[in-house]
Amino acid sequence: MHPRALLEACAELVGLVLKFDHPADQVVSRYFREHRELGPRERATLAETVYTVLRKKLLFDHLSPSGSGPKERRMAILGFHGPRDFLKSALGEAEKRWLDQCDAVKPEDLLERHRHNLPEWLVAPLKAQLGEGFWPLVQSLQQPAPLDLRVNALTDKRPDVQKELGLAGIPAAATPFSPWGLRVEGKPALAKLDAFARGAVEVQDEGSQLLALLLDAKRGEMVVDFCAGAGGKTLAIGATMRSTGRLYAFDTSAHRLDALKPRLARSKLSNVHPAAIAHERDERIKRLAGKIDRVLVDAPCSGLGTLRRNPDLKWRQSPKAVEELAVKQAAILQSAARLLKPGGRLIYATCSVLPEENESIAEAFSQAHPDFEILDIAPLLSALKVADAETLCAGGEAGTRYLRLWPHRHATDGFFAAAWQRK
Ligand SMILES: C[S@@+](CC[C@H](N)C(=O)[O-])C[C@H]1O[C@@H](n2cnc3c(N)ncnc32)[C@H](O)[C@@H]1O
Repeated sequence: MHPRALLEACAELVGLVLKFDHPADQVVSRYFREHRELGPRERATLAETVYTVLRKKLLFDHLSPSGSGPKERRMAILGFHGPRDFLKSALGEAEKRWLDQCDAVKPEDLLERHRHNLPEWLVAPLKAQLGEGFWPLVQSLQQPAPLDLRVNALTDKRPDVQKELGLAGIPAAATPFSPWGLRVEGKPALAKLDAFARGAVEVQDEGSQLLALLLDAKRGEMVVDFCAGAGGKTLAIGATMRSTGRLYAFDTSAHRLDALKPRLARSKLSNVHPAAIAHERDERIKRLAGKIDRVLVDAPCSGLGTLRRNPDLKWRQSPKAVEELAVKQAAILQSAARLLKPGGRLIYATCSVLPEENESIAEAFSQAHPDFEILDIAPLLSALKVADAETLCAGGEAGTRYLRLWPHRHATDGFFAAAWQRK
């Protein structure tokens, strides 16, 4: 594709994404479906350009007014993913001069907001939690997330799959914390791999793997994945149960559960029972009350721990949306807890970095439910042979630690988890 046409396409896609009427990944996928003529390299340029614009939106909003032409073109030029000389061959003389001026701006001459590129309402809670760690977090949010795979523990061993991927020209390293994880370099086409087709691997962030591990579901148990979605964690849990017992995958979205079906077929699991529920107080939940050994509540959340993958979320979320989510999260946790039998384990998890969706929900639940004993996450993870478990945790009430994963510290998405045992 000619550089000029590619830049035009980037500008068009940037314009569509910046409407913020749909999630960026959906807008990008739709654009690709409607433009079948685009090759893999062009798609990569388009996607990375759009994501860079989303990641650095405040900076680009600040730099773009000094340029000329449509705003989406100026934003696409600033975020263009590719060699500078390739980009410049698509630009007019005035645009080239403007780009040089923008490139010459020194970070130390910029306002703080143009360096962190975060909405103000997010800055205060992040600084309060991280202190000096705020800027390393900002740095990590400007990078794409690594590609992590989870090896299916039911069918395969991690070193074997690692070797197999290496032979297929895909170098992969064992993840430091999850016993099932492989971190792959670049973005190889996985769908064509035999390991993927036969269900030996699934794409899953190492942090998500740790949440499933934390549930520690055993052979023959009755287990509920309350907010199963497309079943990322369901599949990992089913494998720890060695495909025995009963694993219910509940979700209010039948559409999301549908996406679990092909993954389930590949996984070779036969213990998973997906079921769409109307809401968290559904009849089905009432019937199972007091009968379940382990419940995972992977709650609907703001997703603000996943900004490396979904940078549009920082512009699409709002304090009001977070407030509404917190009400929902508390209601789901309370209903899900009724499922547990005495001695059973409850895990509440989010991919948010905001205390309102995390510690606040966990602490309110603990206070209202004296029959649930909060568990310290660090020894649970150590018992599961996770290395350096303390470094993955942060203090909660009375010294009890929660799981607290951060992109800049653990190279995972931002995750939270609390664990309780029903007395
Ligand atoms: C964080 S996502 C789950 C991701 C999934 N566990 C995975 O690993 O791929 C949260 C899910 O909660 C579901 N959800 C929303 N409200 C719910 C409710 N009241 N009861 C059960 N699930 C709900 C959403 O449809 C969404 O799929």
